[in-house]
Amino acid sequence: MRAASVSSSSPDYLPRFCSRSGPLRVSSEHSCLEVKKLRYRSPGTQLDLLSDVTLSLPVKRFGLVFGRSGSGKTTLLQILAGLCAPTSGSICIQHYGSDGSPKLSPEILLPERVGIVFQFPERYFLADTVLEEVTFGWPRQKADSSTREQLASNLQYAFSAVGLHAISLEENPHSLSGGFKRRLALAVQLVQKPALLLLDEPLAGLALLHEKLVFPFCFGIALEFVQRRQVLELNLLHVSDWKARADVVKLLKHLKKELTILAVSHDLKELSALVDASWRMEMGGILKEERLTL
Ligand SMILES: Nc1ncnc2c1ncn2[C@@H]1O[C@H](COP(=O)(O)OP(=O)(O)OP(=O)(O)O)[C@@H](O)[C@H]1O
Repeated sequence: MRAASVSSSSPDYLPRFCSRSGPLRVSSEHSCLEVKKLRYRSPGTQLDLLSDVTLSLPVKRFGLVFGRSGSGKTTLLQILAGLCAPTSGSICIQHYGSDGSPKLSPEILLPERVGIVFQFPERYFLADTVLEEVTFGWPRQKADSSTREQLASNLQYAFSAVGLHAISLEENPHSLSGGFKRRLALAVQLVQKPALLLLDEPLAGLALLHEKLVFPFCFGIALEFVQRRQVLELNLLHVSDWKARADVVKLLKHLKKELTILAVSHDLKELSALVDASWRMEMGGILKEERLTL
């Protein structure tokens, strides 16, 4: 069951957040993603992969979960996305009034309102064109005109939100640069207008190049240009991927104005400027609120 035993009168529902710069300010009336006592034990085992995970993230904020490999971060995202059912616990959106008390009952967050971008999302591209990739899950039957208009408007919204409008819809997704593949993967989720966007290692696989290395790197390219022309193209692709890391961070900063985002990442330094709330996942799926100290 996705939601179990939710009590809106519980004092635990009063918001308490911290960020890099101290307590997180939220406007008097606000809503939060509330994850309460989420437990997950994979079927047929006696081992809890998530142990009473509880977190609150105000809407249109960026939350970050970090921690050691194998601690349960991806498992948490999979459960929030509805890919597997929790053993117990609840995932809701709670609205708060200006006095800070919960307004109405919490709203269960259904999986169809959650988007997830997996690690290395380009590996899961299925279509031969950008348009087919973005519309892959859409109804195949003839939709009525209002549905068609809605889908077209969602498509426009997604493409403009991720800055893909300059790309031809006929382009093969696999021929895009690393950064544009990430944009496309985000657009695939944004067309659904999710209430919550989950990102698993959003910068993974995009080449990391330190500024100090740029000069020797460019010198290397020039040298190779003299030796072998086609190697140049390969190296220029890496340069564009390096820029892509910064571009993806910039894009996420833009997206969080409109979206509630929860990311799992090891790239704490690069994402730190975006982070409003953060948690460390300890081995055994134990989540603890912790400020980033960089
Ligand atoms: N379907 C499954 N059945 C049993 N155990 C699983 C299953 N999926 C993951 N695990 C185990 O659950 C634990 C948490 O895995 P998870 O992938 O969530 O960790 P993680 O923190 O995301 O790691 P990483 O940073 O390496 O991605 C690991 O010990 C893993 O081996």
